[in-house]
Amino acid sequence: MAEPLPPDQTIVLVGAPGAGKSTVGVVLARRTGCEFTDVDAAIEQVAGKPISAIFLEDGEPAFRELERRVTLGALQRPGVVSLGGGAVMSPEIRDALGRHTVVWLDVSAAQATRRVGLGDSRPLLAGQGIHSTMVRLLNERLPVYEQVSTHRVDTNGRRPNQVARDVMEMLGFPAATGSEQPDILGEPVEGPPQTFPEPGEQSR
Ligand SMILES: Nc1ncnc2c1ncn2[C@@H]1O[C@H](COP(=O)(O)OP(=O)(O)O)[C@@H](O)[C@H]1O
Ligand SMILES: O=C(O)C1=C[C@@H](OP(=O)(O)O)[C@@H](O)[C@H](O)C1
Ligand SMILES: [Mg+2]
Repeated sequence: MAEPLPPDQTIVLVGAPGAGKSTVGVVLARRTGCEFTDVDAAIEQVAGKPISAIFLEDGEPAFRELERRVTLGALQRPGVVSLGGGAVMSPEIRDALGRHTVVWLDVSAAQATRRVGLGDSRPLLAGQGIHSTMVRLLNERLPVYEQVSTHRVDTNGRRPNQVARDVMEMLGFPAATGSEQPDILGEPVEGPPQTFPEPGEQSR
């Protein structure tokens, strides 16, 4: 494990669905030895049902209100906090982010679309045209991710462990020594940083 996170620090991960916020957040928390909060998981706990059911049964406005409350609560605790992709559209959440280290995990629409695939766990992307929905979401949100973040890490073609390493390096944590845990997606992580080919990628 690298240097522990200072006890009062909160590192917040923002970015599009499929950027890897939930996946990388787990690795970062493990490596910095701090608490991890995935706000989507916390929302599901509070609601007692999956996010897809909240959207379906209660509607998006009810989800956003719950998201606002749970996110503002999570931002008061130290550790690594992974937000939902749309949380930054709330002015109150943007305001709260102003007090923290906010890392934007950047991803192209093409790669995000491939990563989230056809699963039904992201209701905003369900139905037809996942890629065009992703392009629209990114068009709306990229300026906001840029505005709220203190740091940006390009995740395109990078494995989650590499992204976590990039984040830690950027935040000034000492480089990890010794052998690392296996890659969270099951890939070996030894050796120099490499790019992870995600074929067909041309542009955002
Ligand atoms: N850097 C990456 N490279 C390839 N696949 C990734 C990467 N980061 C995450 N994934 C995969 O993409 C999907 C979405 O990741 P997730 O962490 O849930 O993203 P987010 O929380 O930002 O929506 C998961 O299946 C995850 O395993
Ligand atoms: O982009 C969005 O508006 C959403 C992203 C999801 O989180 P991830 O970004 O972790 O997929 C989840 O909060 C919800 O489905 C809405
Ligand atoms: Mg997530």
